[in-house]
Amino acid sequence: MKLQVAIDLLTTAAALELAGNVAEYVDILGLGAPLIKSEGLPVVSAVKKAHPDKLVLADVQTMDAGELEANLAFAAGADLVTVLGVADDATIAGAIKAAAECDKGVIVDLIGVADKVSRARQVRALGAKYAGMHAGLDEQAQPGFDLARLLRFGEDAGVPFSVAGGVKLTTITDIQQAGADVAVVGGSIYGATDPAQAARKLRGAVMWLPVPRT
Ligand SMILES: O=C(CO)[C@H](O)[C@H](O)COP(=O)(O)O
Repeated sequence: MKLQVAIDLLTTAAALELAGNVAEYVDILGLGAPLIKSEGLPVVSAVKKAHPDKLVLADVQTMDAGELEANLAFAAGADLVTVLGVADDATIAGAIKAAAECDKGVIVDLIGVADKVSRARQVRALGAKYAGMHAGLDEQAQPGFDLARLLRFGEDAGVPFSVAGGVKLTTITDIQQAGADVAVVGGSIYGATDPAQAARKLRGAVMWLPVPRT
């Protein structure tokens, strides 16, 4: 399972500092929608330039004009982009076409999708690299939020999937055992007193877990 840090900070300087501190422990540097809205796509170029050996994900959460937006992010240096699962199939297919032309990838983020299992299968058939089982910050804050439910959707879908939504050291075992391909961790790393140590512990937990169920 790959480990992705979600850099939901607001300045390029802060993003570069965090990436510099945690890159050795993660596989994917994810640049959050708030960061890209604040700094624009040059933040993608800056992080990729500083970490050419890492996968850089532009979490642009595209909702329309999939091919155009994906091409913009790829041209800036992104290896992966996100498109929303609630978008039209044509939007998702457009982003996937752009990715295929430059050997990059699209994650379809299923935030806000009611039937995540069916949609995950549909977007995989369209060519998505992963289906993103994602509970957003607002959903996490609601009473009764249940990460286990999100994991069951991933297991039931039977397609490659990532998991995002308040992932932390105490839940990363469950995520790996559910068979996720990527665990996305935001606040538990960037909000930690020592982000490098938090990332190192998460990396250690992932390394030492048993192989996921088949
Ligand atoms: O996409 C996001 C919010 O929409 C976050 O990046 C994602 O939820 C991971 O962050 P956290 O671990 O803090 O939930």
